[in-house]
Amino acid sequence: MNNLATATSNVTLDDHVEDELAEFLSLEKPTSFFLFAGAGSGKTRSLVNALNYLAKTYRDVLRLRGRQVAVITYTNAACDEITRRTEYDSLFVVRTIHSFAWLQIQGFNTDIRAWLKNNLQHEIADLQAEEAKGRAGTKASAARQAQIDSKQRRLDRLAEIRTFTYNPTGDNRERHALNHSEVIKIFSTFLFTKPLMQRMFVEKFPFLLIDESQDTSRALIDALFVVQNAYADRFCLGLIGDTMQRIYPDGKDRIESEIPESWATPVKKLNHRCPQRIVRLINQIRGGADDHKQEPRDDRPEGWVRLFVFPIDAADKPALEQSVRDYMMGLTGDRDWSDASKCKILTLEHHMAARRMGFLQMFEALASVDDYRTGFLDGSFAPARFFTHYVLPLVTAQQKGDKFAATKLVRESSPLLSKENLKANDRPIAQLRTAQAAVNSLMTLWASGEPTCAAVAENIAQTNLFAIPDSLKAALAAKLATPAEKPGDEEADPVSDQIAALVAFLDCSFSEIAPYAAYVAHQAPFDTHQGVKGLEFERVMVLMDDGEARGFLFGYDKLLGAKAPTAADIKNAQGGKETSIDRTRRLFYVTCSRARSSLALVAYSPDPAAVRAHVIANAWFDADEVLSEIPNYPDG
Ligand SMILES: Nc1ncnc2c1ncn2[C@@H]1O[C@H](COP(=O)(O)OP(=O)(O)OP(=O)(O)O)[C@@H](O)[C@H]1O
Repeated sequence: MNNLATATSNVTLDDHVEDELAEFLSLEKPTSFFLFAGAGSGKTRSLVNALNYLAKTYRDVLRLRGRQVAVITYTNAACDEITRRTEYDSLFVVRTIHSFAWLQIQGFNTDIRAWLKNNLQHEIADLQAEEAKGRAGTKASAARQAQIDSKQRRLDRLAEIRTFTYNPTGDNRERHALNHSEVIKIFSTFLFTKPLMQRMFVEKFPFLLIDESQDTSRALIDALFVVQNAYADRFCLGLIGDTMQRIYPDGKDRIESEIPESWATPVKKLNHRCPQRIVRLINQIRGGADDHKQEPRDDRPEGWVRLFVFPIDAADKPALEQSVRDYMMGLTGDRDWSDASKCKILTLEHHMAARRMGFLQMFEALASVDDYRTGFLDGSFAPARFFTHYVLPLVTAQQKGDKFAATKLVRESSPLLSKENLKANDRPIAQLRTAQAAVNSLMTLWASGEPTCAAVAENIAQTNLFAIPDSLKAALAAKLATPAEKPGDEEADPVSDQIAALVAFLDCSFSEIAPYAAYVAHQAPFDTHQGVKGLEFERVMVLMDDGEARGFLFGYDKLLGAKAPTAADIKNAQGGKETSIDRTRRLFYVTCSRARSSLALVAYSPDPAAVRAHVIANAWFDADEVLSEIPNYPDG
């Protein structure tokens, strides 16, 4: 009986892929590849197996020539996991993209200086050209002048900088530091344009494996394609990914279709994580986008999915969601469903979290700008970090009377107490007093209620308590500038979308900073797809509320059939461009595929009946899996 079960089991379905990878990972005859691997297909295991294979086969030859195997992962957590599972083997360099890029360019100070000089000159020239075209005396002009000034200052000091620095997990606000996007741009440009750099790179790393390649910076992937093409016989580039799980705008759109013909494209078909029912659901979801279908492991249980569709204006949504969890407990017999802290509650987008937690205005200001969105949502956006990492901890310490914490923060972060400043001043005590006066001045803003972010930034700009990021300075300049006197000038020369977003951010109350900080630190009761990338949970609840999202970037009402696609959606789809339905489908796929046992989806819709009809007609759900009210479950 056992033998029969083993003989018919599909659990070894993908084992051949590991053998194929071993063939591609050849030092003598490398074959670059794109490993297509959907949700829960065991990418980490394949990656670790590939690394172990390389160590076993080539350790000595690689060592002899000081060569290593490189791996780029998306998160620090993934890096740690792979490093641990390969037992901290120094043959492997496992890094996130920023850390890896820096490792390659660090020390090339002359080249970095030349790149920065050229880049700053271009940026200044562009701003000057805009200024010449624009109108003098406008807010836009004030913002441009501020940007030109800070870029010019950086340009003037460039020659003095001997050694550039960078910290992949820090703020990089020192004069000699590069910022996050510069590091990726510099590395990509060097790889693209410097044959010597290409040669050195390939010599050092004959094998480079990239996990989550669908979300890896487009510029870097393009540069690596060039390197691979030039050194196809000496360099093996292995991309691992799933196009359906691309969730960041920086990733390469349709990476799968750009894979060169000479590459191998192995596919993993098995889903090790999800139960049968959930695999069928995610297959249906992705069916609208491509033809990849997964198979569930036949030793996995059936599992549960339920879709609850409630009216958009339902009263007391949190209570309704608790009754959904209670219902799921009755349905599945899993008592942990009734305890919210033991369920993974996900939202498809951040709008809902922002509204429920209290940072909606800040969210609407910043998340609407493409260039800002990723950084804003992962907490790395400099203007937001200025408030969350410097101002907020100081204000909180002051309000709690925690002098020690407040002093430590100012000592470590204030330019007023920087080494340079203290050295240049023969009376350090006076400098300390100046810093204390700056803190006192800041705190007076709370005397009459919560100040705006603008009031806080303006106060700090005057006292120099903390360094203000350049972009925020430019926005502050625009905000404080008196509007142009000549009628029509402001309309004819409006501020850029970026500056407008930052000005709207400055208009927010400072009280929005604390909930935002908690959210990006994952201290919220719910998480989003970004926060759960690569993770898995027993019971998953997905909340969808277009009313709260205001249809801004996503549209599950469209995905779920309650609303027709807009004319813009149809035009984009016809032009081969991404639509909000495509984006939503991917987020839906990522969130649903996190579940190991059971999945409850809760959608608030203007037309619950249409959603119900649509999802049943499209065979996403059976009729008895879609509920519009919560029945009394026998054991509920
Ligand atoms: N060959 C295997 N046999 C048994 N379990 C496996 C196998 N490969 C992976 N798993 C398990 O399946 C689950 C999913 O694996 P993993 O997290 O590596 O998937 P993934 O491909 O990274 O998924 P995703 O892209 O959805 O994050 C994990 O619990 C892992 O331990």
